[in-house]
Amino acid sequence: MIRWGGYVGRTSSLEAVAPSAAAGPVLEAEDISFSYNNYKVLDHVNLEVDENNFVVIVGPSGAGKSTLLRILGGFIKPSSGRVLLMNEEVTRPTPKIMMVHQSIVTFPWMTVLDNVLMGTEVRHLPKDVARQVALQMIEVVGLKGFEHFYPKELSGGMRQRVAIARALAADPIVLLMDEPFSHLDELTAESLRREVYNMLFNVNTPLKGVVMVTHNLAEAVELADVVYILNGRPATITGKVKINLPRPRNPRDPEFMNYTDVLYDYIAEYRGA
Ligand SMILES: Nc1ncnc2c1ncn2[C@@H]1O[C@H](COP(=O)(O)OP(=O)(O)OP(=O)(O)O)[C@@H](O)[C@H]1O
Repeated sequence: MIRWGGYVGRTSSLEAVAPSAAAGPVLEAEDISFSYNNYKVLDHVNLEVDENNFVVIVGPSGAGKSTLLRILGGFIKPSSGRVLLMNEEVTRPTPKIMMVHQSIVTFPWMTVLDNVLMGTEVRHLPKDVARQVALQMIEVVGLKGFEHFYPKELSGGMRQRVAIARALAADPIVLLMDEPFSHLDELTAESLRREVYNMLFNVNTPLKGVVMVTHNLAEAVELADVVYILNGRPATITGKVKINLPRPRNPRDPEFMNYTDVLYDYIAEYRGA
């Protein structure tokens, strides 16, 4: 069955969808261990992404965050343990789990519209429907009016929006983001961060969960419903922190700063050991 009617034609407002933990995890990592040859990077990692949750993984450089993200996406196989998407084991890459990388990947010879249309290809939609989906995702990421621009005519932040729109156009259940703001200047990153939650979780997108990797603790507190701390050598989950702050969040709010301190302590705990 072609799945497109689910969001084409719904309201175009960017009304956020409320997090819900009622339906059980959308994505689960069950006791994941992983070694590169004989070098053990991950040791018995468990995490869950509940429905409509934005999950962030933080940890020191080299802890294995990107490795874990690639395992969650089915891009590399764990040495032991498994990944479940809606209770089904993920054994290979699937369009139901899309990835947005830190290096901004757009095709320079294609317009914004053609870049985003690439995302619909896995769905084998009729041409006019694919175009409708692509135009809607372009609107969701705030690029309406730029459909016929080429990447070189856009700022870094706008190009990252194109990459997000292309990922969403594939109709994924889960979006994985590996440091998506790290190659942007701070002002651009700040404005994209401010918008990205409502961009991803709104009635026009099919998403049920997001997992983002970052080493920026303020970014984690700004965006996450739940933060997992990945730490140690080999690394495992050493903490899970629910961020109970209303959105939009203000980094100058004392409660916000308390959360960044809590995350910092989790990371420093290992350094001091
Ligand atoms: N293809 C590979 N082959 C061998 N070792 C690797 C490979 N990729 C990563 N590693 C090693 O695995 C460990 C975890 O790397 P990974 O990139 O997952 O960490 P990270 O937490 O994402 O780091 P950073 O925050 O610096 O991006 C590192 O020690 C790294 O050198």
